[in-house]
Amino acid sequence: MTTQAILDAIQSPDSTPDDFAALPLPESYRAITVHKDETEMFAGLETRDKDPRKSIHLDEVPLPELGPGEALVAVMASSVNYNSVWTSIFEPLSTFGFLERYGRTSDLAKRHDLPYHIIGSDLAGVVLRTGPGVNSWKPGDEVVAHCLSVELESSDGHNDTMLDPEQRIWGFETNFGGLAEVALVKSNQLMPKPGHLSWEEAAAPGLVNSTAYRQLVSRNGAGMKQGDNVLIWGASGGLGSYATQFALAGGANPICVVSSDQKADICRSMGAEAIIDRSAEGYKFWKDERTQDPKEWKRFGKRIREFTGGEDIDIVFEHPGRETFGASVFVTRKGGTITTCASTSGYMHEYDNRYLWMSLKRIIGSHFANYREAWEANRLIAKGKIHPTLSKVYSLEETGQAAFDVHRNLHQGKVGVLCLAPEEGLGVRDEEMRAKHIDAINRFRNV
Ligand SMILES: C/C=C/C(=O)SCCNC(=O)CCNC(=O)[C@H](O)C(C)(C)COP(=O)(O)OP(=O)(O)OC[C@H]1O[C@@H](n2cnc3c(N)ncnc32)[C@H](O)[C@@H]1OP(=O)(O)O
Ligand SMILES: NC(=O)C1=CN([C@@H]2O[C@H](COP(=O)(O)OP(=O)(O)OC[C@H]3O[C@@H](n4cnc5c(N)ncnc54)[C@H](OP(=O)(O)O)[C@@H]3O)[C@@H](O)[C@H]2O)C=CC1
Repeated sequence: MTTQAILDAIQSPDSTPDDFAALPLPESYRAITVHKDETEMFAGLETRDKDPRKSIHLDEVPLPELGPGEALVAVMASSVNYNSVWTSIFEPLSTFGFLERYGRTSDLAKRHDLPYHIIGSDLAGVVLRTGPGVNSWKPGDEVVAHCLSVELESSDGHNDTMLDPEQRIWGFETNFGGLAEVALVKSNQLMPKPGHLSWEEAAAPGLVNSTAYRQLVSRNGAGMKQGDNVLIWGASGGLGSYATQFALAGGANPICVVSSDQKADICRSMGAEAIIDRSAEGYKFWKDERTQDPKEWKRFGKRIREFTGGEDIDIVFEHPGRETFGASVFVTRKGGTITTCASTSGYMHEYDNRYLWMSLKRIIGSHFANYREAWEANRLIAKGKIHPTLSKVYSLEETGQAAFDVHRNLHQGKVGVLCLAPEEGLGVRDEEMRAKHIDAINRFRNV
């Protein structure tokens, strides 16, 4: 049995759930992996020089055993997230440590501790099989999957599933991720695929959209409200392109930071008016590796005030980290919020704490999204309130190049990967709704 028969079933309009349930499962499938015996391959190199094209492999791997509460999904398309870049350059640490630790937790979790790591934290596809105890999903269901994997055996996570002590990001801290022809997920990760989107469009928002939703909109994050001035770093990037949409849709006032004319144009086309080109304006928040330059924070803050009529920032949507954090804390208004989910440029942040405590500002750490937040974020996509920001689509074979583009900041919005889907544009079930939103859906394409 090969994955071709699965693809044929997915592409046939006559296939029924029984047909999918009767499909024999393949013994193996193609998957994007990194290898445990290569974790030292970039030792001594600068982060920038670690090349994902060298560490990312396309391998034939055996199908994992299906456990209780789980689903095997035929993956039509996936997307590249920055966590896969981190995995592929083995920074800040090798993800094999996560797999070993998970493997020690139970006999079933041992499956994840392998000498290869199948990566990827997004998917759009079709359910092939469900494990014991799964009743809400069945073979043939068209789905997307969010990347929150939790055990929920401790009460710590019962109010907010992100607080589960066994919280993991699927395809980063677990194995059998989405950059593959088949993926293994917990069934609670599954959500309905928005019918107006193609497979690759539906696979694009998941991780970043859910993260931006919690970080900016949810009460667990910044709890953005109408009229808030929201400073968005990387406003046309993966996270930023959704944060910008949430700010605009929620009646806030995004101040978008980007690094080129082209990216400024994309933000403008989303409806943003206040755009700062950090390259053109040449901000240098660090004089040297150890010393920041408060004069540059002030120059940046003055520029923001020009856009806001003199107001300062209510919420900073932070993720660049070390390079920008001092400026982010400075430009936040009295009582305002800096919400951070990452440290792309370095995780040892420095800021002047006098500006934090004297002005009663708050720093909020945010990470992915809980079950409910991920569901709500996907619902907004399904209702056409928020749109995918897919710019370019690669084949599974080209995933290394796709990850290289993201690592080197050569991309716009989100980069997609076709897994089983033989071409782009397949899987649309609601043409009428698609037609209504087609310009927004295509906004990032081929720019
Ligand atoms: C959705 C997409 C998301 C993204 O893209 S995010 C960006 C990508 N992700 C990352 O870059 C994050 C990668 N992860 C990490 O870097 C690491 O994952 C962490 C730094 C977050 C944690 O490091 P660790 O080594 O896993 O944990 P420890 O807490 O540093 O070490 C564990 C040991 O430290 C002990 N410990 C923990 N807290 C305390 C405490 N408060 N007092 C004393 N000891 C403590 C534990 O018990 C344990 O000990 P024992 O090793 O002996 O078992
Ligand atoms: N904790 C969580 O749940 C999540 C964390 N992340 C993390 O967030 C980070 C960003 O992810 P994502 O948005 O998908 O990545 P992208 O690369 O798609 O976008 C990030 C954007 O940030 C801007 N940027 C990069 N470096 C700097 C810098 N030094 N100073 C200012 N701006 C910078 C760039 O935009 P420009 O050049 O136009 O300014 C870039 O396009 C990653 O580290 C990722 O691992 C992502 C998702 C979830």
